[in-house]
Amino acid sequence: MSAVSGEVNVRVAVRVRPLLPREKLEGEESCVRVVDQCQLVIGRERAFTFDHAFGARNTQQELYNACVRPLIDALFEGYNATVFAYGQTSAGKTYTMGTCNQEDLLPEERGVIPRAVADLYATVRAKQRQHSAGSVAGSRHEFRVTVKVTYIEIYREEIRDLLDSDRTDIRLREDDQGNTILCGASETLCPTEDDLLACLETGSAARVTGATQMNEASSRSHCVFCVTVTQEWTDKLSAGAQQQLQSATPAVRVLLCQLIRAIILIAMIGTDFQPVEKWTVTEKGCGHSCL
Ligand SMILES: Nc1ncnc2c1ncn2[C@@H]1O[C@H](COP(=O)(O)OP(=O)(O)OP(=O)(O)O)[C@@H](O)[C@H]1O
Repeated sequence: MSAVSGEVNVRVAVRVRPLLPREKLEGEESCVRVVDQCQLVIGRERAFTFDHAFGARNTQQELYNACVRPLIDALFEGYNATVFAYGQTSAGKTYTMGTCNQEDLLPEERGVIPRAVADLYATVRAKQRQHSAGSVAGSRHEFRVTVKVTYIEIYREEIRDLLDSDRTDIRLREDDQGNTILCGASETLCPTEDDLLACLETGSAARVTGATQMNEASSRSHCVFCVTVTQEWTDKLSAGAQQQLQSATPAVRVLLCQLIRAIILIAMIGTDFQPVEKWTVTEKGCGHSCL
């Protein structure tokens, strides 16, 4: 997040969901209070401070605006971003991230991923308009954006491609610089917002679910929704600008035809009854590369 706030690379938000109707019927009461925008209190006096604290009344929009919206702008400046939801079963990860069935939801209930997708394509459209208006004096720049998505889940020791079930040999490897690389997963090209949302929907429907004592429709896997955005500027220079370019230094020439590649990685962690030490794939994939 350094691109956004200029302060820190990782920011942590906590969200307290409202009690569910079933919990209210069973007479449960909340023992957690959000006391201001950054702090919550458990019981009477155990206070914890976060970068953001959201209570039962805070909306999806408020959470998105505070935690995720700035990352979309940073993405177009060439930064990578990760949004990572973590919590016990029924804490509200699926709801917050927006990987549940979207048809059942009111528009204001849409989660982080559909909102991020909408903002991403709105930014692309705005940039394309700006570039087709020939905003750079003496030249016309052609601006091209490519959006691709990979959607996988990690269930027990296996990585499954949620967008192409025929792919079975998906592996996590480490390159010579220590980066974690996902090999063998499909990358789907998404020219439009609807294409990307369709991938979110089909992939989410293919996830492993089951019932836990606290959540009837519990996601039993960890999942990673990864959107890669490539921006390209191709120069269509006027004769005058071409002449200028000939005499420009190599550094300026590079600036006039640049390519920025950025990636937004939205990850979600579920919980399962497996002992933690058995989740080696998960530890490597999420613990090292996402945070
Ligand atoms: N902020 C919220 N406002 C209203 N309802 C919510 C909120 N957060 C979660 N819920 C509801 O709580 C229930 C459990 O949430 P959810 O399925 O997102 O949990 P989860 O953390 O993904 O659980 P699991 O790890 O078992 O998959 C769902 O019925 C969901 O609609």
